[in-house]
Amino acid sequence: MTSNPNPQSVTDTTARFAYLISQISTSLINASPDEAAEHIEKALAVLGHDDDKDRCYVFLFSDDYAQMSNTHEWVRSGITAHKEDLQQVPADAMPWFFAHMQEAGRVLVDDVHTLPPEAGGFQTELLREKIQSMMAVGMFLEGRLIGFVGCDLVQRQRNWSDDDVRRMQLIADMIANTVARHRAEEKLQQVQVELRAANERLAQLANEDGLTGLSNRRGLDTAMDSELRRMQRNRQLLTVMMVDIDHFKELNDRHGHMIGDAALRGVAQELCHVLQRSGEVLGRFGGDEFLAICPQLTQQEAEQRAVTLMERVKNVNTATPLTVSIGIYTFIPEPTTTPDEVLRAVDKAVYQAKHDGRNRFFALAASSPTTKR
Ligand SMILES: Nc1nc2c(ncn2[C@@H]2O[C@H](COP(=O)(O)OP(=O)(O)OP(=O)(O)O)[C@@H](O)[C@H]2O)c(=O)[nH]1
Repeated sequence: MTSNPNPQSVTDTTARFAYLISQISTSLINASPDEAAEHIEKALAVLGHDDDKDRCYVFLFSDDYAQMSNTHEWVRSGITAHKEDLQQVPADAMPWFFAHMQEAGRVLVDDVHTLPPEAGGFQTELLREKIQSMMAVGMFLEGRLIGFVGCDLVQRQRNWSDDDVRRMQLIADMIANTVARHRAEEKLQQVQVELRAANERLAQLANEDGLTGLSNRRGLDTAMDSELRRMQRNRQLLTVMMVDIDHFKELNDRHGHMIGDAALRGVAQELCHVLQRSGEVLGRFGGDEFLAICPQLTQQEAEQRAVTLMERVKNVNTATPLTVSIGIYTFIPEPTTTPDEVLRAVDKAVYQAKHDGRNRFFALAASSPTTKR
């Protein structure tokens, strides 16, 4: 304990400390998470300048107390900094210090040479840093020790008083509150990022067909609306193709729904190979029907793609060889063209391909003669 100061110096010390605390708390309260490190180090500097400490620091323990790291440090000019070499310090290196912090929530060293023999590793570290006296007080978060704030005296020795400890504890509490606030804010930000990703995924799932991973009817409707408007504005060609598996009911009835599902997935995969170029939207329209919305694709190009698709579908690995019938409708949308009209036209083209014997395409153009194969 230090000797009792005279009344005048008590007033001076109290006033000085009150000023110090107000400086530190203002700085910490105003700190945003990005500025936290800077403000905690500023607080340590204020603490260090008060009655000439040589080094002030914050350490945080790992959750299992197996190690600790120096996260913030202030050093007086001419004093060696040690933050870099005090990262992930294992508890095994100084068990006495770790045990004392956990049990008493503080470690006070008036004179490094009077430490007990059990404090061997800790004493070696203090001597390495040329420390004569040091004090560390715990930072607690919801009653749990998360780290400590401490200070070293290198150039002189000091017997710490109860007042010294109380003051340091006040500052440790303020820094712990700042750490807690920033951890909560970081967690909140992380939750927000995860929520955003989950919402995006949900929106994606709402437009996705669960079996094939292609767009579902809802996704197709949205794409049809926007492509109709876009192509109408640009006065450009839009081709819509409907692909329908032939005799799919028979495949289901004879070989079961699992084989039917595998066939749907296989056809979807081939459709992706042949039809899904940049800007094209491909989806499962329903049952065994698929729809492709292809901006700026000419009828001739669409017919070539239909031929390729029919060839590839034959190789889809199912119990019986698959074939498809394809309807093609190519047109430049008018301001009055509706999605229903387009779907009716392409449906008519598929119907014609089925009627003509299946395993073929039928192309319908708004302003040119129809072709078939
Ligand atoms: N395995 C499976 N079958 C489905 C699914 N959705 C619809 N179906 C079946 O698809 C079949 C479609 O049959 P139809 O519309 O008669 O067509 P089809 O037998 O291919 O006849 P055509 O088109 O005239 O050649 C029905 O038996 C439906 O039960 C699905 O998700 N999985």
